[in-house]
Amino acid sequence: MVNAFYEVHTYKCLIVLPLTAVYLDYLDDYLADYVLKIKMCVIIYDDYYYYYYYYYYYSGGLKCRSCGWRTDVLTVTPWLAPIVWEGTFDPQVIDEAFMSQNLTIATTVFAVGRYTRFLRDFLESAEKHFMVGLEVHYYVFTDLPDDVPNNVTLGVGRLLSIVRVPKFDRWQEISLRRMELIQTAIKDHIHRGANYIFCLDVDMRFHGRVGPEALGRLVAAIHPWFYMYPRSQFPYERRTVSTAYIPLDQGDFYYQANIFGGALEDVHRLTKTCREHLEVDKSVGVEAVWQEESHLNWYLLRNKPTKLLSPEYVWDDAKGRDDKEIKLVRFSSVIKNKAEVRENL
Ligand SMILES: CC(=O)N[C@H]1[C@@H](OP(=O)(O)OP(=O)(O)OC[C@H]2O[C@@H](n3ccc(=O)[nH]c3=O)[C@H](O)[C@@H]2O)O[C@H](CO)[C@H](O)[C@@H]1O
Ligand SMILES: [Mn+2]
Repeated sequence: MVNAFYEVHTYKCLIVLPLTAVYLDYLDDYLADYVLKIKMCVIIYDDYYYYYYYYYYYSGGLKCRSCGWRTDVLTVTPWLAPIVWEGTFDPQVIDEAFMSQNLTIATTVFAVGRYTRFLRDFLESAEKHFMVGLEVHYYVFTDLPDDVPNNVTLGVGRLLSIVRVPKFDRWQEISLRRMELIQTAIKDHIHRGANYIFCLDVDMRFHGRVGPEALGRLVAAIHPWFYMYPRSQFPYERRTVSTAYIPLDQGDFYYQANIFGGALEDVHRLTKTCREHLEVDKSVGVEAVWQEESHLNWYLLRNKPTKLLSPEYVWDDAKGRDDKEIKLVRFSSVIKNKAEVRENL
């Protein structure tokens, strides 16, 4: 039954059990007994639902910090990348560890055409909650520099640059071309002035802390609409003709493209690969089902992120606030009138 046994620094020890053939009803008894005997943390997953049917036990005597704090959600991936949820980290410890490092976080945000209307709320809320205390360099990509609000007060060490970009005819094209434009921007200038980069949608607002706990070499966020679905129901690209194709029996998580980031080199490689794949698809007249998000998901299946952000970091206002796992919404898509803001439907 026990097929893996790891020493992990935050846990005393950890066991991963595949449960494909076992009924979950029997698990409680089995585990309670097992855990009490050997006093350890246990993570169970089955190959199909592993991030959903996730049980996480610890013995009374062994309440290490991480496992003592959250027992209801998956906090580490099968490849041992942390998944950041409220209650899995100590903001004070994180801040102390990062504040002295003089880090600059490049932050790209596109506001093309009518999407410039989202910039003010985005920037004002970012100044309250995003990487507070660190140096942040916003790169606003827009075709309408005059529409970028010039009276948002930025904190000390925080800068905003405007990068002029063309407007494409379709919203899908505007969205997917970001991969190419970010890749070029990293290569041409961002790489000299930043340690990390985050790439964000603009139709979003910060509501809570998004701090250095979110930093890592390659970081992606779990889509708020799909975290409880089995992989076969993820909206990956399913047509073999696209380079973003993922078969039904593959996949770890469904990531949302509204926020991803990491070290400059890693994000450069990601955007370059996605851009190349988008171009190959285009040359045969294919556009992946969710444009650059489909390619991002393909890339992250083969290049595992080193840190995952829970849906707290990419919520959707249209989803309300009732999900019991979500203790805090940090960053969320605002409800938009698509017919009003997009170039096409
Ligand atoms: C629920 C849903 O439908 N989600 C999909 C939709 O996300 P979204 O509805 O979040 O896409 P979106 O309209 O926000 O576009 C993505 C981003 O591109 C920029 N932008 C887009 C259009 C425009 O005219 N001007 C502009 O600046 C802007 O930064 C925006 O935040 O589309 C994405 C990109 O294809 C992904 O496929 C998402 O999964
Ligand atoms: Mn969006």
